[in-house]
Amino acid sequence: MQLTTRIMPQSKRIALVAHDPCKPDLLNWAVDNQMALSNHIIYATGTTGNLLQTHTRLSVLALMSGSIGGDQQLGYLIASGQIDVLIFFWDPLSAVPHHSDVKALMRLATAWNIPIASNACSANFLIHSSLFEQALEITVPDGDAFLSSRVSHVTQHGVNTQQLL
Ligand SMILES: O=C(CO)COP(=O)(O)O
Repeated sequence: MQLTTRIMPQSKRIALVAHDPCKPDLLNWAVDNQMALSNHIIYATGTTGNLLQTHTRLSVLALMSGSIGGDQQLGYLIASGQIDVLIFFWDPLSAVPHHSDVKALMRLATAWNIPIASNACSANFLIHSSLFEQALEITVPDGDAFLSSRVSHVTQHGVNTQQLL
């Protein structure tokens, strides 16, 4: 895949998400790191975001609840370069009905080369990294080049575009 770069700003756009059994852990982590988080822009899925608004002094942009679209809203924001860090405390011990949305969110975060933390320890490593407080250039997929190469591949490999009309 062809790649390009984008600048991750000094003030990061951070997505905070937690499955229900992990919400207390995420809330405790957010309270412990409130000072550091307040320098950044916080997004969250709906329930997680409302709990963060109640239990911290952080300003939080709460999206839809994860299971009815919030995970996918975050996926869109990641793919459009509007989220820089994903902190997602997902539950390794129980299945959720919206597993496909969770998988898609993790997949897009990986594809778009943003850091992901899945528990308090990895979130601590992330937030205490010197990179966290500085602007940096990251490599990302080149969406326009990807689309052009897909169109020419499909055209060259015998798809009868007349049938598509
Ligand atoms: O389900 C979630 C992530 O998959 C989280 O959504 P809520 O924050 O609305 O509970």
